[in-house]
Amino acid sequence: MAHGALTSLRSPWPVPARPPHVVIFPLPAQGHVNTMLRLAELLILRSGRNGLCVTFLNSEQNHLRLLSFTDAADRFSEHPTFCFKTISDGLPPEAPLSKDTILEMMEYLKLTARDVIADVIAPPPTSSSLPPVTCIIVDGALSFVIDLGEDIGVPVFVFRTISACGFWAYFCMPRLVEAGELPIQGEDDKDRLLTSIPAMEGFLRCRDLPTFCQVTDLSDAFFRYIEDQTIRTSQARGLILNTFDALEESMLDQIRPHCPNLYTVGPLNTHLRSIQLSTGSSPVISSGGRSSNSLWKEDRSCLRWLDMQPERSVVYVSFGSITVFKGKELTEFWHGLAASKFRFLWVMRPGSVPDQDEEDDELRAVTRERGCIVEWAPQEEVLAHPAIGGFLTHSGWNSTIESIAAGVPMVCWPYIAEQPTNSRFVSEVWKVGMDMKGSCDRRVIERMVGDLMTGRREELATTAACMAEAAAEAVSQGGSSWDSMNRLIDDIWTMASPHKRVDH
Ligand SMILES: O=c1ccn([C@@H]2O[C@H](COP(=O)(O)OP(=O)(O)O[C@H]3O[C@H](CO)[C@@H](O)[C@H](O)[C@H]3O)[C@@H](O)[C@H]2O)c(=O)[nH]1
Repeated sequence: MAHGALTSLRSPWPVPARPPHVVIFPLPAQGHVNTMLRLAELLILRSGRNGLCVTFLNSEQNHLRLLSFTDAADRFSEHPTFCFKTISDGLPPEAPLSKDTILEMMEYLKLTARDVIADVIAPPPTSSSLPPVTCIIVDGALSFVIDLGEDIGVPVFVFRTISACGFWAYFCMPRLVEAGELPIQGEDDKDRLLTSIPAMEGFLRCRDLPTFCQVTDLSDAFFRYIEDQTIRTSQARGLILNTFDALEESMLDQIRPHCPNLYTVGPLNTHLRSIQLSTGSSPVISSGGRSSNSLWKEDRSCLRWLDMQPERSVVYVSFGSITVFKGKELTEFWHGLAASKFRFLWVMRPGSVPDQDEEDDELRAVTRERGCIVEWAPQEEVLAHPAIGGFLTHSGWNSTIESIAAGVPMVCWPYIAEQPTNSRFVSEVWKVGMDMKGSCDRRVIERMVGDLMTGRREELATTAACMAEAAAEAVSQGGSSWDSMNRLIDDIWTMASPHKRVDH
């Protein structure tokens, strides 16, 4: 590690007799593991050299994939105060994640979490270099850990990997039920405007709610699970969000009375990168590369392909780690992109696409001419590439905030979870893109991609550039996310050595 560089990082926290030890417990899924690893690394780097320790709970399967496909092993070995601990996620090897398997995994973790936590907080053997556990930062999808923390006297912070608008929509589920706005009455009811989610009145329709809320039956297992886990957040020591104040101020104002200890530390990717650059924290970063927490092998050949394309000429197409195309959806996207006449870089994750059909030959010819298809891309680097002009996305929160941070406008085709809420905010509130919602029709795709790349190009690009600037400001020294991270580290430090609180 470049210690010389590290000493230049401001680290106002004193070296306590027993430095803080934070256990980080993500839901074992790509969009959760990568962002919570970023948080872990940021906590260590932002704390400077004063020894904050992190134990990261990683599922056995994800751990193998992370070590096989990324620089994580080298990168984290640079941090002597970081360690991985592997746990079981209860799923068969290689089981694809879907609504059903995620629920199964969450229920399994609910049953086993007590033993996992007991094991990790057990007093370390004298030979261990790790101090006792100070607090747990748990994924908001596993908020039941708050109760375990209370039982054993360890404070628990909740980290939600979703947007503040998505969180607030989930948080208002009981209000929606009480007001009779849920359940919805079927497909015909989806354009109804909702009135009982404060700060979203007037533009949020039933179809913009998280998919788990768009139920016709309130006894739906996922609906019940999410409602329960979200409400518990208020009992946590604090709520950490991967967003920034300037982006979601009105939502944060709504959340704060329910979760007063609110830490907005995003965009985590840019926040981490700026610290990595200033500390020269790993050989990959020092040589100009980017760190990766991918659970699939990144195909870097697409960067060479992008190098050969004109500036802002390529649509980046990626639907995240869970989306699976149904019926003719893939063909519609392909036809829409082909008809748009724009160049495209498309991530087709293994397992996300149906069997090839008879139209493939024609579409593959178009792809050879002006497309590039990979199974998994180095997304952060792709979004930062000058050849990218727009992003056709499923509106997963990581993709959305990464795109905002990179100043890339979007066309959104939300698929699951809080993605419909994110996409509504992209189009109606932040005005950095368009929302396809539900429709998967080649003509709509052709038209929206055309608007993205030409028709509305300048208007969207100007707004997106302003957003990216605000994001960069938030994570720079003295910015809102920078200060929030200071406050979080300070609060953790105080827990570890309550009599040594420092003002800075
Ligand atoms: O080729 C690719 C495609 C994706 N990514 C990365 O994978 C992550 C994907 O995360 P996200 O965009 O959030 O999509 P999902 O993994 O599908 O997201 C799940 O988790 C998110 C965070 O909780 C939720 O917002 C989504 O609704 C939920 O589906 C991002 O960091 C991307 O940069 C790559 O590195 N390469």
